[in-house]
Amino acid sequence: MNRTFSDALDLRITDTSLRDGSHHKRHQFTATEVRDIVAALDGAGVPVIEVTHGDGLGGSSFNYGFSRTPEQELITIAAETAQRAKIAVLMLPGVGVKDDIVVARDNGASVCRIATHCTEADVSEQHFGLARELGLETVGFLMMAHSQPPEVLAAQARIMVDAGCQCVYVVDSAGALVLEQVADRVAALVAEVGDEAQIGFHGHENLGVAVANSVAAARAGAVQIDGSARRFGAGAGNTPVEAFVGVCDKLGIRTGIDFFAIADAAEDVVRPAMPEECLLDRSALMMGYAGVYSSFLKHAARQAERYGVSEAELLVKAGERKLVGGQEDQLIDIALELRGS
Ligand SMILES: CC[C@H](O)CC(=O)C(=O)O
Ligand SMILES: [Mn+2]
Repeated sequence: MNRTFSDALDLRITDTSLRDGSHHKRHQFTATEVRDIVAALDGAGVPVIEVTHGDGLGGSSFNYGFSRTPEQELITIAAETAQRAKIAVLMLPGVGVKDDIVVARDNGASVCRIATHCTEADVSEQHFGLARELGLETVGFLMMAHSQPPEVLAAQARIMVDAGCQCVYVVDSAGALVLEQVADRVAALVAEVGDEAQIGFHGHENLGVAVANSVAAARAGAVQIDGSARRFGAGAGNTPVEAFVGVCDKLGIRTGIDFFAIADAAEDVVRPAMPEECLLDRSALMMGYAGVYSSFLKHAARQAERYGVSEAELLVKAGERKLVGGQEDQLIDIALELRGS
């Protein structure tokens, strides 16, 4: 197994509350919130903190929602605040452009995470090349990983690794995977690229099993795991970092994060920045069950209210259509269909 980045630890955890949580907060982070959250996470020993618009670099737009504070400003603040943690950014080719990566690097980001739908890894090739040229550590995100079998994901991981990706993530964007389904996917990636790259797992809580899924991923060979303090993420939120660290402590898995400090950070610093808790309510549950992109939740809530239809039904229909990121506008279509007009 390739352990280039985390020799002293069993797992390297990336906290994504300042990126995935951006969906839940409708991209309204302030500079002060980012400074305080980075300081608290860094103080607790979180090794990597992701800071970007929820939809990645360049996401601030009419389609995805405008950021309150420009993301590059937030990246700069995060990099200036962190004493030990690396600052990561996410980019979806097409939403962001290559220049955004250059600017993020200049502003202090050192990990570049490039996300594609899990059958479209080829669109990331030039971005991995650029990120490596810039001296950035690279991570690839195979999103909506529930929608494809292990062997398809493994072939896509191979494309990313050949392009310069140093760690490929199985990304359970919809929170639709359960236990062995995670392990089988991680194991397939380990078999395909494990000699050259690390494997990671990014979970969502829509079926209530994100911590268990993350343990299953680690047992299958994943060495990088994502989570968010207080689950601050899209849908029902991400794997709660504080709970996952506690579980790892009990299992003897070393994360380097202080359980008591991360519990305090989640409660005292992250929770006050959240508009409300990330709930495992009916809509989130439907997303996990139907396999809908977690970041559709807020868009679905808006369209359900606007067109007077059931949010849960809207999400189930979105699952039937197998919508992917970028197709948020189709929720309007479905809402009109449900309304019968
Ligand atoms: C829109 C990007 C997306 O939020 C990335 C991610 O975290 C996921 O697919 O779960
Ligand atoms: Mn996510």
